[in-house]
Amino acid sequence: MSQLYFSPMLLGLCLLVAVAIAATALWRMSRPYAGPGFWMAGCWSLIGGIVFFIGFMVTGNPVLNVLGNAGQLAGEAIFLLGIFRFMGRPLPWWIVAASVGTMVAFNIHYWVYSGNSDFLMGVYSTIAGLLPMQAIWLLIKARNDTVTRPARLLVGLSLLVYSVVTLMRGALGYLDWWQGKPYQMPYESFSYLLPYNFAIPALVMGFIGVTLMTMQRILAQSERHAVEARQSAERFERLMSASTSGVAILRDKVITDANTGLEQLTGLNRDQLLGLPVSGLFSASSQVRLRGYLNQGGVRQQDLLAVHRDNGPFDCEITLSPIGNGESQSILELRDISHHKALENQLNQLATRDSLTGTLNRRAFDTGIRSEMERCQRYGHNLSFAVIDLDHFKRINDQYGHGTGDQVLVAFAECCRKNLRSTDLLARFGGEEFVILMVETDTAAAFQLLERIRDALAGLDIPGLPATHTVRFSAGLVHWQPGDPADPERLMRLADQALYSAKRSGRDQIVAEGQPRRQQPAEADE
Ligand SMILES: Nc1nc2c(ncn2[C@@H]2O[C@H](COP(=O)(O)OP(=O)(O)OP(=O)(O)O)[C@@H](O)[C@H]2O)c(=O)[nH]1
Repeated sequence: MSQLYFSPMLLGLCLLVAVAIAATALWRMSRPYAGPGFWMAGCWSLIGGIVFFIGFMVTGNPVLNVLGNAGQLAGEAIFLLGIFRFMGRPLPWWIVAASVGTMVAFNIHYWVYSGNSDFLMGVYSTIAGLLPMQAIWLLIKARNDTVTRPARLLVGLSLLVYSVVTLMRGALGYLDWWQGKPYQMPYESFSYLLPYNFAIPALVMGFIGVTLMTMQRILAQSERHAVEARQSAERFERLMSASTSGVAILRDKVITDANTGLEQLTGLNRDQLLGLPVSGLFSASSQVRLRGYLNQGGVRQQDLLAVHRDNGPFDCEITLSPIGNGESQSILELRDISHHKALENQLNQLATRDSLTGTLNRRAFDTGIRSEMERCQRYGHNLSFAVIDLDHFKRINDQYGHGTGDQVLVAFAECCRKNLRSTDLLARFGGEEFVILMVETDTAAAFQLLERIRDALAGLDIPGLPATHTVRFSAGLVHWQPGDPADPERLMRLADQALYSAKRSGRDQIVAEGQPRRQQPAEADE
Protein backbone atom coordinates (compact mmCIF):
# COMPACT_ATOMS: atom_id res chain seq x y z
CA MET A 1 0.00 0.00 0.00
CA SER A 2 2.97 2.25 0.66
CA GLN A 3 3.29 2.42 -3.12
CA LEU A 4 0.22 4.63 -3.18
CA TYR A 5 2.28 7.75 -2.85
CA PHE A 6 0.88 8.85 -6.18
CA SER A 7 -1.56 11.08 -4.35
CA PRO A 8 -2.20 13.44 -7.34
CA MET A 9 -3.31 10.36 -9.23
CA LEU A 10 -6.01 9.67 -6.60
CA LEU A 11 -7.09 13.29 -6.65
CA GLY A 12 -7.13 13.13 -10.46
CA LEU A 13 -9.23 9.98 -10.27
CA CYS A 14 -11.85 11.72 -8.10
CA LEU A 15 -11.99 14.68 -10.45
CA LEU A 16 -12.14 12.39 -13.43
CA VAL A 17 -15.13 10.48 -12.02
CA ALA A 18 -16.92 13.82 -11.56
CA VAL A 19 -16.11 14.87 -15.14
CA ALA A 20 -17.10 11.43 -16.47
CA ILE A 21 -20.50 11.77 -14.79
CA ALA A 22 -20.89 15.30 -16.20
CA ALA A 23 -19.83 14.11 -19.68
CA THR A 24 -22.28 11.19 -19.51
CA ALA A 25 -25.12 13.54 -18.55
CA LEU A 26 -24.10 15.90 -21.35
CA TRP A 27 -24.05 13.03 -23.83
CA ARG A 28 -27.55 11.90 -22.80
CA MET A 29 -28.94 15.45 -22.99
CA SER A 30 -27.30 16.66 -26.14
CA ARG A 31 -27.21 13.87 -28.71
CA PRO A 32 -27.11 16.21 -31.73
CA TYR A 33 -23.91 17.90 -30.53
CA ALA A 34 -20.59 16.42 -31.57
CA GLY A 35 -18.11 15.50 -28.84
CA PRO A 36 -19.83 14.51 -25.56
CA GLY A 37 -19.95 10.82 -26.51
CA PHE A 38 -16.16 10.88 -26.96
CA TRP A 39 -15.58 12.75 -23.69
CA MET A 40 -17.73 10.22 -21.87
CA ALA A 41 -16.03 7.16 -23.38
CA GLY A 42 -12.55 8.72 -22.95
CA CYS A 43 -13.15 9.56 -19.26
CA TRP A 44 -14.44 6.11 -18.37
CA SER A 45 -11.55 4.51 -20.24
CA LEU A 46 -9.03 6.61 -18.38
CA ILE A 47 -10.75 5.86 -15.07
CA GLY A 48 -10.51 2.14 -15.92
CA GLY A 49 -6.81 2.56 -16.71
CA ILE A 50 -6.08 4.32 -13.41
CA VAL A 51 -8.08 1.80 -11.37
CA PHE A 52 -6.16 -1.07 -13.02
CA PHE A 53 -2.88 0.66 -12.33
CA ILE A 54 -3.76 1.18 -8.66
CA GLY A 55 -4.65 -2.51 -8.58
CA PHE A 56 -1.23 -3.29 -10.05
CA MET A 57 0.51 -1.21 -7.40
CA VAL A 58 -1.41 -2.88 -4.60
CA THR A 59 -1.13 -6.46 -5.86
CA GLY A 60 1.90 -6.35 -8.18
CA ASN A 61 -0.10 -8.35 -10.76
CA PRO A 62 1.52 -7.48 -14.16
CA VAL A 63 -1.72 -8.04 -16.10
CA LEU A 64 -3.20 -5.09 -14.26
CA ASN A 65 -0.23 -2.97 -15.34
CA VAL A 66 -0.89 -3.81 -18.99
CA LEU A 67 -4.58 -3.09 -18.61
CA GLY A 68 -3.74 0.21 -16.87
CA ASN A 69 -1.54 1.29 -19.77
CA ALA A 70 -4.20 0.22 -22.27
CA GLY A 71 -6.86 2.22 -20.44
CA GLN A 72 -4.71 5.33 -20.39
CA LEU A 73 -3.79 5.09 -24.05
CA ALA A 74 -7.38 4.35 -25.12
CA GLY A 75 -8.67 7.26 -23.01
CA GLU A 76 -6.17 9.59 -24.59
CA ALA A 77 -6.94 8.40 -28.15
CA ILE A 78 -10.72 8.71 -27.69
CA PHE A 79 -10.27 12.16 -26.15
CA LEU A 80 -8.23 13.31 -29.16
CA LEU A 81 -10.73 11.84 -31.65
CA GLY A 82 -13.45 13.79 -29.81
CA ILE A 83 -11.57 17.05 -30.38
CA PHE A 84 -11.51 16.39 -34.13
CA ARG A 85 -15.22 15.58 -34.11
CA PHE A 86 -15.98 18.68 -32.03
CA MET A 87 -14.07 20.86 -34.51
CA GLY A 88 -16.00 19.30 -37.40
CA ARG A 89 -12.91 17.64 -38.88
CA PRO A 90 -12.62 14.09 -40.24
CA LEU A 91 -11.53 11.63 -37.58
CA PRO A 92 -7.74 10.94 -37.70
CA TRP A 93 -7.74 7.17 -37.69
CA TRP A 94 -3.93 7.20 -37.58
CA ILE A 95 -4.26 8.05 -33.89
CA VAL A 96 -6.20 4.83 -33.32
CA ALA A 97 -3.72 2.85 -35.42
CA ALA A 98 -0.73 4.33 -33.56
CA SER A 99 -2.29 3.71 -30.13
CA VAL A 100 -3.35 0.15 -30.88
CA GLY A 101 -0.01 -0.60 -32.57
CA THR A 102 1.92 0.68 -29.57
CA MET A 103 -0.17 -1.33 -27.14
CA VAL A 104 0.24 -4.53 -29.16
CA ALA A 105 4.01 -4.06 -29.43
CA PHE A 106 4.25 -3.24 -25.74
CA ASN A 107 2.33 -6.36 -24.78
CA ILE A 108 4.20 -8.71 -27.06
CA HIS A 109 7.41 -7.50 -25.57
CA TYR A 110 6.06 -7.65 -22.05
CA TRP A 111 4.81 -11.22 -22.30
CA VAL A 112 7.52 -12.66 -24.56
CA TYR A 113 10.44 -11.18 -22.61
CA SER A 114 8.65 -11.46 -19.24
CA GLY A 115 9.29 -7.96 -18.14
CA ASN A 116 9.30 -4.35 -18.99
CA SER A 117 11.97 -2.51 -20.88
CA ASP A 118 13.10 1.06 -20.49
CA PHE A 119 13.63 1.35 -24.24
CA LEU A 120 10.14 0.19 -25.04
CA MET A 121 8.81 2.54 -22.36
CA GLY A 122 10.67 5.30 -24.22
CA VAL A 123 9.00 4.40 -27.53
CA TYR A 124 5.58 4.03 -25.92
CA SER A 125 5.83 7.41 -24.23
CA THR A 126 7.19 9.16 -27.31
CA ILE A 127 4.20 8.01 -29.34
CA ALA A 128 1.74 8.88 -26.56
CA GLY A 129 3.37 12.32 -26.25
CA LEU A 130 3.23 13.05 -29.97
CA LEU A 131 -0.39 11.96 -30.50
CA PRO A 132 -1.97 15.22 -29.17
CA MET A 133 0.10 17.54 -31.41
CA GLN A 134 -2.39 17.72 -34.30
CA ALA A 135 -5.27 18.26 -31.89
CA ILE A 136 -3.36 21.12 -30.18
CA TRP A 137 -2.80 22.69 -33.59
CA LEU A 138 -6.50 22.43 -34.37
CA LEU A 139 -7.41 24.13 -31.08
CA ILE A 140 -5.02 27.00 -31.83
CA LYS A 141 -6.28 27.38 -35.40
CA ALA A 142 -9.93 27.74 -34.31
CA ARG A 143 -9.22 31.24 -32.90
CA ASN A 144 -12.29 32.69 -34.65
CA ASP A 145 -14.53 30.58 -32.47
CA THR A 146 -14.74 33.19 -29.69
CA VAL A 147 -17.53 31.39 -27.86
CA THR A 148 -15.37 28.46 -26.75
CA ARG A 149 -12.10 30.40 -26.47
CA PRO A 150 -11.49 30.16 -22.65
CA ALA A 151 -12.27 26.45 -22.49
CA ARG A 152 -10.27 25.85 -25.67
CA LEU A 153 -7.28 27.52 -24.03
CA LEU A 154 -7.63 25.23 -21.03
CA VAL A 155 -7.80 22.14 -23.26
CA GLY A 156 -4.85 23.25 -25.38
CA LEU A 157 -2.63 23.97 -22.35
CA SER A 158 -3.61 20.72 -20.65
CA LEU A 159 -2.77 18.73 -23.77
CA LEU A 160 0.53 20.59 -24.08
CA VAL A 161 1.49 19.77 -20.49
CA TYR A 162 0.42 16.16 -21.09
CA SER A 163 2.56 15.94 -24.22
CA VAL A 164 5.64 17.54 -22.71
CA VAL A 165 5.50 15.39 -19.58
CA THR A 166 4.90 12.20 -21.57
CA LEU A 167 7.77 13.03 -23.94
CA MET A 168 10.01 13.68 -20.90
CA ARG A 169 9.04 10.31 -19.56
CA GLY A 170 10.00 8.80 -22.90
CA ALA A 171 13.37 10.61 -22.79
CA LEU A 172 14.03 9.29 -19.28
CA GLY A 173 13.20 5.78 -20.51
CA TYR A 174 15.78 6.06 -23.31
CA LEU A 175 18.34 7.48 -20.81
CA ASP A 176 17.82 4.62 -18.38
CA TRP A 177 18.16 2.15 -21.24
CA TRP A 178 21.30 3.95 -22.57
CA GLN A 179 22.95 4.01 -19.16
CA GLY A 180 22.08 0.35 -18.70
CA LYS A 181 20.33 0.90 -15.38
CA PRO A 182 18.64 -2.21 -13.98
CA TYR A 183 14.95 -2.30 -14.68
CA GLN A 184 12.86 -0.98 -11.78
CA MET A 185 9.25 -1.65 -10.90
CA PRO A 186 7.16 1.22 -12.21
CA TYR A 187 6.29 2.63 -8.82
CA GLU A 188 9.99 2.73 -7.90
CA SER A 189 10.90 4.56 -11.05
CA PHE A 190 10.99 8.33 -11.43
CA SER A 191 9.85 7.88 -15.04
CA TYR A 192 6.56 6.54 -13.67
CA LEU A 193 6.18 9.36 -11.19
CA LEU A 194 6.13 11.83 -14.04
CA PRO A 195 3.12 10.49 -15.91
CA TYR A 196 1.00 9.72 -12.94
CA ASN A 197 1.77 12.91 -11.04
CA PHE A 198 1.62 15.29 -13.98
CA ALA A 199 0.41 13.70 -17.23
CA ILE A 200 -2.79 12.12 -15.87
CA PRO A 201 -3.82 15.30 -13.99
CA ALA A 202 -3.16 17.26 -17.20
CA LEU A 203 -5.41 14.87 -19.12
CA VAL A 204 -8.07 15.28 -16.41
CA MET A 205 -7.87 19.06 -16.83
CA GLY A 206 -8.24 18.49 -20.54
CA PHE A 207 -11.43 16.52 -19.98
CA ILE A 208 -12.76 19.29 -17.73
CA GLY A 209 -11.90 21.74 -20.51
CA VAL A 210 -13.70 19.84 -23.28
CA THR A 211 -16.78 19.38 -21.12
CA LEU A 212 -16.85 23.15 -20.51
CA MET A 213 -16.20 23.76 -24.20
CA THR A 214 -19.21 21.64 -25.14
CA MET A 215 -21.42 23.39 -22.60
CA GLN A 216 -20.35 26.79 -23.92
CA ARG A 217 -21.24 25.75 -27.47
CA ILE A 218 -24.61 24.30 -26.42
CA LEU A 219 -25.48 27.47 -24.47
CA ALA A 220 -24.43 29.74 -27.35
CA GLN A 221 -26.42 27.66 -29.83
CA SER A 222 -29.54 27.55 -27.69
CA GLU A 223 -29.27 31.33 -27.20
CA ARG A 224 -29.02 31.73 -30.97
CA HIS A 225 -31.97 29.39 -31.47
CA ALA A 226 -34.01 31.38 -28.97
CA VAL A 227 -33.20 34.63 -30.83
CA GLU A 228 -34.04 33.00 -34.16
CA ALA A 229 -37.31 31.63 -32.79
CA ARG A 230 -38.22 35.09 -31.45
CA GLN A 231 -37.37 36.73 -34.78
CA SER A 232 -39.32 34.13 -36.69
CA ALA A 233 -42.34 34.61 -34.38
CA GLU A 234 -42.10 38.39 -34.95
CA ARG A 235 -41.88 37.90 -38.71
CA PHE A 236 -44.90 35.63 -38.61
CA GLU A 237 -46.84 38.20 -36.57
CA ARG A 238 -45.92 40.97 -39.03
CA LEU A 239 -46.88 38.79 -41.97
CA MET A 240 -50.21 37.94 -40.37
CA SER A 241 -51.09 41.55 -39.64
CA ALA A 242 -49.84 42.89 -43.00
CA SER A 243 -51.80 40.37 -45.05
CA THR A 244 -55.08 41.57 -46.53
CA SER A 245 -56.17 37.96 -46.66
CA GLY A 246 -57.80 36.44 -43.64
CA VAL A 247 -55.51 33.97 -41.94
CA ALA A 248 -56.49 31.60 -39.15
CA ILE A 249 -54.73 28.80 -37.33
CA LEU A 250 -57.04 25.85 -36.79
CA ARG A 251 -56.76 23.06 -34.28
CA ASP A 252 -59.32 20.29 -34.59
CA LYS A 253 -61.33 22.53 -36.97
CA VAL A 254 -61.56 25.29 -34.35
CA ILE A 255 -59.93 28.72 -34.76
CA THR A 256 -57.07 29.19 -32.30
CA ASP A 257 -55.51 32.29 -33.85
CA ALA A 258 -56.62 34.84 -36.42
CA ASN A 259 -55.21 37.97 -38.05
CA THR A 260 -56.84 41.37 -38.48
CA GLY A 261 -57.52 40.53 -42.14
CA LEU A 262 -59.94 37.82 -41.03
CA GLU A 263 -61.60 40.20 -38.57
CA GLN A 264 -62.22 42.67 -41.41
CA LEU A 265 -63.48 40.02 -43.82
CA THR A 266 -65.92 38.42 -41.38
CA GLY A 267 -66.91 41.46 -39.29
CA LEU A 268 -66.10 39.40 -36.18
CA ASN A 269 -63.57 40.60 -33.62
CA ARG A 270 -60.69 38.49 -32.38
CA ASP A 271 -62.53 37.35 -29.25
CA GLN A 272 -65.46 36.19 -31.34
CA LEU A 273 -63.16 34.38 -33.78
CA LEU A 274 -61.04 32.51 -31.24
CA GLY A 275 -62.74 29.26 -30.28
CA LEU A 276 -65.20 29.50 -33.19
CA PRO A 277 -65.54 26.31 -35.31
CA VAL A 278 -64.22 27.19 -38.76
CA SER A 279 -67.58 26.21 -40.28
CA GLY A 280 -68.97 29.36 -38.63
CA LEU A 281 -67.14 31.48 -41.23
CA PHE A 282 -69.01 29.99 -44.20
CA SER A 283 -72.55 29.92 -45.53
CA ALA A 284 -74.79 26.86 -45.28
CA SER A 285 -74.36 26.09 -48.98
CA SER A 286 -70.58 25.72 -48.53
CA GLN A 287 -70.64 23.44 -45.48
CA VAL A 288 -70.51 20.08 -47.30
CA ARG A 289 -67.53 21.10 -49.42
CA LEU A 290 -65.78 22.66 -46.44
CA ARG A 291 -66.18 19.43 -44.44
CA GLY A 292 -64.65 17.52 -47.35
CA TYR A 293 -61.64 19.87 -47.47
CA LEU A 294 -61.14 19.67 -43.71
CA ASN A 295 -61.35 15.88 -43.73
CA GLN A 296 -58.86 15.55 -46.57
CA GLY A 297 -56.50 17.75 -44.51
CA GLY A 298 -55.73 20.46 -47.05
CA VAL A 299 -56.82 22.16 -50.23
CA ARG A 300 -55.53 24.89 -52.54
CA GLN A 301 -57.50 27.83 -53.93
CA GLN A 302 -61.06 26.57 -53.75
CA ASP A 303 -64.05 28.88 -54.05
CA LEU A 304 -66.57 28.95 -51.21
CA LEU A 305 -69.18 31.33 -49.88
CA ALA A 306 -68.04 33.03 -46.66
CA VAL A 307 -70.26 35.18 -44.48
CA HIS A 308 -69.71 38.72 -43.18
CA ARG A 309 -71.63 39.29 -39.96
CA ASP A 310 -73.36 42.43 -41.28
CA ASN A 311 -73.07 42.25 -45.05
CA GLY A 312 -73.97 38.60 -45.55
CA PRO A 313 -72.40 36.06 -47.89
CA PHE A 314 -69.50 36.85 -50.20
CA ASP A 315 -67.41 34.81 -52.63
CA CYS A 316 -64.06 33.77 -51.23
CA GLU A 317 -61.16 31.54 -52.11
CA ILE A 318 -59.63 29.36 -49.43
CA THR A 319 -56.33 27.53 -49.05
CA LEU A 320 -56.03 25.06 -46.23
CA SER A 321 -52.54 23.80 -45.39
CA PRO A 322 -51.72 21.30 -42.66
CA ILE A 323 -49.02 22.54 -40.30
CA GLY A 324 -47.62 19.05 -40.21
CA ASN A 325 -46.71 18.43 -36.59
CA GLY A 326 -49.27 15.68 -36.21
CA GLU A 327 -51.51 17.77 -33.94
CA SER A 328 -54.32 18.20 -36.47
CA GLN A 329 -53.35 21.84 -36.88
CA SER A 330 -53.72 23.72 -40.13
CA ILE A 331 -53.56 27.23 -41.56
CA LEU A 332 -56.58 28.63 -43.32
CA GLU A 333 -56.10 31.47 -45.77
CA LEU A 334 -59.27 33.20 -46.94
CA ARG A 335 -59.36 35.77 -49.77
CA ASP A 336 -62.30 37.92 -50.76
CA ILE A 337 -62.90 37.29 -54.46
CA SER A 338 -66.38 38.84 -54.73
CA HIS A 339 -65.05 41.67 -56.90
CA HIS A 340 -63.28 39.16 -59.09
CA LYS A 341 -66.42 37.00 -59.27
CA ALA A 342 -68.57 40.00 -60.22
CA LEU A 343 -66.18 40.78 -63.07
CA GLU A 344 -66.18 37.15 -64.09
CA ASN A 345 -70.00 37.13 -64.13
CA GLN A 346 -69.98 40.34 -66.13
CA LEU A 347 -67.57 38.86 -68.65
CA ASN A 348 -69.57 35.68 -68.78
CA GLN A 349 -72.69 37.74 -69.34
CA LEU A 350 -71.00 39.62 -72.15
CA ALA A 351 -69.77 36.45 -73.75
CA THR A 352 -73.03 34.51 -73.54
CA ARG A 353 -75.85 37.06 -73.50
CA ASP A 354 -77.43 39.44 -75.96
CA SER A 355 -76.78 42.89 -74.54
CA LEU A 356 -80.18 44.37 -75.49
CA THR A 357 -82.61 41.65 -74.42
CA GLY A 358 -80.52 39.65 -71.95
CA THR A 359 -81.37 36.41 -73.76
CA LEU A 360 -78.63 33.93 -74.71
CA ASN A 361 -76.60 34.80 -77.80
CA ARG A 362 -76.13 32.39 -80.64
CA ARG A 363 -72.86 30.91 -79.41
CA ALA A 364 -74.21 30.13 -75.94
CA PHE A 365 -77.39 28.69 -77.47
CA ASP A 366 -75.38 26.41 -79.75
CA THR A 367 -73.53 25.00 -76.75
CA GLY A 368 -76.77 24.72 -74.74
CA ILE A 369 -78.77 22.93 -77.43
CA ARG A 370 -76.04 20.33 -77.94
CA SER A 371 -75.86 19.40 -74.28
CA GLU A 372 -79.69 19.41 -73.99
CA MET A 373 -80.01 17.06 -76.97
CA GLU A 374 -77.44 14.72 -75.46
CA ARG A 375 -79.26 14.78 -72.13
CA CYS A 376 -82.67 14.15 -73.79
CA GLN A 377 -81.18 11.35 -75.85
CA ARG A 378 -79.86 9.76 -72.63
CA TYR A 379 -83.07 10.08 -70.62
CA GLY A 380 -85.53 9.48 -73.49
CA HIS A 381 -87.09 12.97 -73.40
CA ASN A 382 -88.45 14.81 -76.41
CA LEU A 383 -88.12 18.50 -77.14
CA SER A 384 -89.46 21.23 -79.40
CA PHE A 385 -87.56 23.93 -81.16
CA ALA A 386 -89.05 27.17 -82.48
CA VAL A 387 -87.63 29.96 -84.63
CA ILE A 388 -89.61 33.18 -84.13
CA ASP A 389 -89.46 36.30 -86.28
CA LEU A 390 -91.38 39.49 -85.44
CA ASP A 391 -93.65 40.53 -88.29
CA HIS A 392 -93.07 43.80 -90.15
CA PHE A 393 -90.53 44.90 -87.62
CA LYS A 394 -88.94 47.23 -90.11
CA ARG A 395 -92.15 49.23 -90.15
CA ILE A 396 -92.05 49.66 -86.38
CA ASN A 397 -88.54 51.03 -86.67
CA ASP A 398 -89.49 53.23 -89.57
CA GLN A 399 -92.69 54.57 -87.99
CA TYR A 400 -91.80 54.89 -84.33
CA GLY A 401 -88.07 55.01 -84.34
CA HIS A 402 -85.25 52.60 -83.60
CA GLY A 403 -85.58 53.15 -79.82
CA THR A 404 -89.16 51.93 -79.89
CA GLY A 405 -88.04 48.99 -82.00
CA ASP A 406 -85.57 48.16 -79.23
CA GLN A 407 -88.33 48.38 -76.63
CA VAL A 408 -90.38 45.92 -78.66
CA LEU A 409 -87.48 43.45 -78.74
CA VAL A 410 -87.00 43.81 -74.98
CA ALA A 411 -90.74 43.38 -74.33
CA PHE A 412 -90.87 40.31 -76.52
CA ALA A 413 -87.92 38.70 -74.72
CA GLU A 414 -89.58 39.50 -71.37
CA CYS A 415 -92.84 37.91 -72.52
CA CYS A 416 -91.00 34.75 -73.53
CA ARG A 417 -89.09 34.57 -70.26
CA LYS A 418 -92.29 34.86 -68.25
CA ASN A 419 -93.90 31.96 -70.10
CA LEU A 420 -90.94 29.61 -70.42
CA ARG A 421 -89.71 27.15 -67.83
CA SER A 422 -86.31 27.58 -66.30
CA THR A 423 -85.00 24.58 -68.23
CA ASP A 424 -86.03 26.08 -71.59
CA LEU A 425 -83.50 28.04 -73.62
CA LEU A 426 -84.27 31.41 -75.22
CA ALA A 427 -81.80 33.13 -77.55
CA ARG A 428 -81.75 36.07 -79.93
CA PHE A 429 -80.07 35.10 -83.16
CA GLY A 430 -79.88 38.64 -84.48
CA GLY A 431 -82.26 41.40 -85.59
CA GLU A 432 -85.78 40.47 -84.68
CA GLU A 433 -85.19 36.71 -84.82
CA PHE A 434 -85.40 34.58 -81.67
CA VAL A 435 -85.17 30.84 -81.00
CA ILE A 436 -86.66 28.78 -78.18
CA LEU A 437 -85.74 25.28 -77.10
CA MET A 438 -88.53 23.68 -75.07
CA VAL A 439 -87.39 20.60 -73.17
CA GLU A 440 -89.79 17.69 -72.61
CA THR A 441 -92.40 19.45 -74.75
CA ASP A 442 -94.36 17.93 -77.62
CA THR A 443 -95.69 19.90 -80.60
CA ALA A 444 -99.12 20.51 -79.07
CA ALA A 445 -97.66 21.89 -75.86
CA ALA A 446 -95.22 24.00 -77.87
CA PHE A 447 -98.11 25.47 -79.84
CA GLN A 448 -99.91 26.35 -76.63
CA LEU A 449 -96.81 27.97 -75.24
CA LEU A 450 -96.20 30.09 -78.34
CA GLU A 451 -99.82 31.15 -78.41
CA ARG A 452 -99.59 32.20 -74.78
CA ILE A 453 -96.58 34.33 -75.68
CA ARG A 454 -98.42 35.78 -78.64
CA ASP A 455 -101.42 36.72 -76.44
CA ALA A 456 -99.19 38.19 -73.75
CA LEU A 457 -97.33 40.24 -76.35
CA ALA A 458 -100.54 41.53 -77.85
CA GLY A 459 -101.70 42.77 -74.47
CA LEU A 460 -98.46 44.56 -73.66
CA ASP A 461 -98.14 48.32 -73.31
CA ILE A 462 -94.81 49.03 -74.98
CA PRO A 463 -93.27 52.48 -74.43
CA GLY A 464 -93.36 54.51 -77.66
CA LEU A 465 -95.75 52.16 -79.38
CA PRO A 466 -99.43 53.24 -79.78
CA ALA A 467 -101.92 50.92 -78.04
CA THR A 468 -103.52 50.33 -81.42
CA HIS A 469 -100.38 48.71 -82.73
CA THR A 470 -100.20 45.03 -81.88
CA VAL A 471 -96.86 43.32 -82.24
CA ARG A 472 -97.15 39.95 -83.88
CA PHE A 473 -94.79 37.23 -84.90
CA SER A 474 -94.47 34.19 -87.09
CA ALA A 475 -92.88 30.96 -85.87
CA GLY A 476 -91.56 27.74 -87.34
CA LEU A 477 -91.75 24.75 -84.99
CA VAL A 478 -89.88 21.45 -85.06
CA HIS A 479 -90.37 18.46 -82.82
CA TRP A 480 -87.51 16.19 -81.89
CA GLN A 481 -87.52 12.89 -80.07
CA PRO A 482 -84.83 10.40 -79.04
CA GLY A 483 -83.70 8.42 -82.03
CA ASP A 484 -83.90 11.44 -84.35
CA PRO A 485 -80.49 12.70 -85.46
CA ALA A 486 -79.02 14.80 -82.65
CA ASP A 487 -78.13 17.54 -85.12
CA PRO A 488 -78.91 21.13 -84.11
CA GLU A 489 -78.18 22.43 -87.66
CA ARG A 490 -80.83 20.10 -89.07
CA LEU A 491 -83.36 21.32 -86.48
CA MET A 492 -82.52 24.90 -87.38
CA ARG A 493 -82.94 24.21 -91.06
CA LEU A 494 -86.33 22.52 -90.62
CA ALA A 495 -87.55 25.26 -88.27
CA ASP A 496 -86.43 27.91 -90.78
CA GLN A 497 -88.38 26.17 -93.52
CA ALA A 498 -91.49 26.14 -91.31
CA LEU A 499 -90.99 29.82 -90.51
CA TYR A 500 -90.60 30.63 -94.16
CA SER A 501 -93.85 28.82 -94.81
CA ALA A 502 -95.54 30.86 -92.02
CA LYS A 503 -94.28 34.12 -93.46
CA ARG A 504 -95.29 33.13 -96.93
CA SER A 505 -98.75 32.21 -95.78
CA GLY A 506 -99.42 35.71 -94.50
CA ARG A 507 -97.45 35.97 -91.19
CA ASP A 508 -98.79 35.92 -87.61
CA GLN A 509 -98.89 32.18 -87.51
CA ILE A 510 -97.11 29.19 -86.14
CA VAL A 511 -96.25 26.44 -88.57
CA ALA A 512 -95.00 23.10 -87.38
CA GLU A 513 -92.65 21.28 -89.65
CA GLY A 514 -94.41 18.39 -91.42
CA GLN A 515 -97.86 19.45 -90.14
CA PRO A 516 -100.64 21.52 -91.66
CA ARG A 517 -100.75 25.15 -90.78
CA ARG A 518 -102.46 25.75 -87.39
CA GLN A 519 -102.71 29.50 -86.94
CA GLN A 520 -104.63 31.69 -89.32
CA PRO A 521 -103.51 35.23 -89.88
CA ALA A 522 -105.02 37.68 -87.40
CA GLU A 523 -106.90 40.74 -88.51
CA ALA A 524 -104.90 43.55 -89.91
CA ASP A 525 -103.09 45.41 -87.19
CA GLU A 526 -102.75 48.71 -88.88
N1 LIG B 1 -84.64 48.58 -83.26
C1 LIG B 1 -83.83 47.63 -83.70
N2 LIG B 1 -83.97 47.21 -84.98
C2 LIG B 1 -83.21 46.21 -85.46
C3 LIG B 1 -82.26 45.60 -84.63
N3 LIG B 1 -81.64 44.62 -85.34
C4 LIG B 1 -82.20 44.65 -86.60
N4 LIG B 1 -83.16 45.61 -86.66
C5 LIG B 1 -84.00 45.96 -87.76
O1 LIG B 1 -85.00 44.94 -87.96
C6 LIG B 1 -85.46 45.08 -89.28
C7 LIG B 1 -85.70 43.75 -89.89
O2 LIG B 1 -86.38 43.97 -91.11
P1 LIG B 1 -86.76 42.80 -92.08
O3 LIG B 1 -85.61 41.78 -92.10
O4 LIG B 1 -87.11 43.41 -93.36
O5 LIG B 1 -87.95 42.09 -91.43
P2 LIG B 1 -89.45 42.58 -91.14
O6 LIG B 1 -89.58 44.04 -91.39
O7 LIG B 1 -89.75 42.16 -89.77
O8 LIG B 1 -90.25 41.78 -92.17
P3 LIG B 1 -90.73 40.32 -92.02
O9 LIG B 1 -89.76 39.59 -91.22
O10 LIG B 1 -90.77 39.78 -93.40
O11 LIG B 1 -92.04 40.37 -91.37
C8 LIG B 1 -84.45 45.92 -90.03
O12 LIG B 1 -85.00 47.20 -90.32
C9 LIG B 1 -83.30 46.08 -89.07
O13 LIG B 1 -82.63 47.33 -89.16
C10 LIG B 1 -82.13 46.06 -83.30
O14 LIG B 1 -81.32 45.61 -82.50
N5 LIG B 1 -82.98 47.07 -82.92
